[in-house]
Amino acid sequence: MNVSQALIEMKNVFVRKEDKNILNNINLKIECGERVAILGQNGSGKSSLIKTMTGEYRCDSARNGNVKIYGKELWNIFDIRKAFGIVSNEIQTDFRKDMTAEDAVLSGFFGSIGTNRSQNIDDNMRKKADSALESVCAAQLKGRRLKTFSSGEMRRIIMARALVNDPEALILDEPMNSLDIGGKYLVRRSIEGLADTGHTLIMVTHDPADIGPEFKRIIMIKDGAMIRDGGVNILTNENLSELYGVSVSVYKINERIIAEY
Ligand SMILES: Nc1ncnc2c1ncn2[C@@H]1O[C@H](COP(=O)(O)OP(=O)(O)OP(=O)(O)O)[C@@H](O)[C@H]1O
Repeated sequence: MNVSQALIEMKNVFVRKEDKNILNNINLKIECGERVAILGQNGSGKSSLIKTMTGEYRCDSARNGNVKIYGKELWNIFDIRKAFGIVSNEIQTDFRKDMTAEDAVLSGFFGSIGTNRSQNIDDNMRKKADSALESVCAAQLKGRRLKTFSSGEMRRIIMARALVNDPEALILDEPMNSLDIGGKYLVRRSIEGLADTGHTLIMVTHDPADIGPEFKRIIMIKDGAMIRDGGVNILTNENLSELYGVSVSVYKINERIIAEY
């Protein structure tokens, strides 16, 4: 891998599903170490953008589009695991509730949902799983079964699972979704901690309040297209009204932007 290249570069990316363009001419470069929030309303194409970055969705080659990771257009599953750790609700809901947090985290080494006997789990992997759990303040949850967890605890287990391969970037798809205030607080602290340790962060959200001060770049996406790309200063009444299609007013509390209609 050539780490002097951008982590991800997308050029002329169109993605079609069921005769509909769900991504429209995405041109985007994300460098290692950036913290980027991708903001848009429900159905705007945020998750599709992530799935295209990580190879789950392919761009329309007829449009000469391409997605490069570290400057390479062709990559395999191991390149992807080294580049990205993914935290999403889709992954979270796939887990069997009777497995332990440790097994859920260890399964990140294999890209599987839980572990099985044919997988060789060594002491080094267990140590890495322990430190991943520590980095999201969840070391004490290691031996507990998933069915005993709140949504916020479960979200942090999935974050630890995403960290075990030491990925360059953590991709967080709606990490605050369905969490109560306490759960949001702990997930936010974990995200801040990951930013402090230098991880590249790419977070998808529909709510500007989720965007902490560690996110220096914001990309607004609407109808599958990027409509703005800039610093926190782009979170204005005008831009957010255009993004959500209703009149929006923004105000600030503790460095967070709250948007209300
Ligand atoms: N595999 C697919 N097949 C058909 N349509 C799809 C597929 N994936 C996404 N879409 C459509 O693309 C559009 C964007 O979906 P996407 O999930 O990317 O939006 P989103 O911004 O992440 O939404 P949300 O905030 O609700 O999760 C939606 O209209 C969705 O139905």
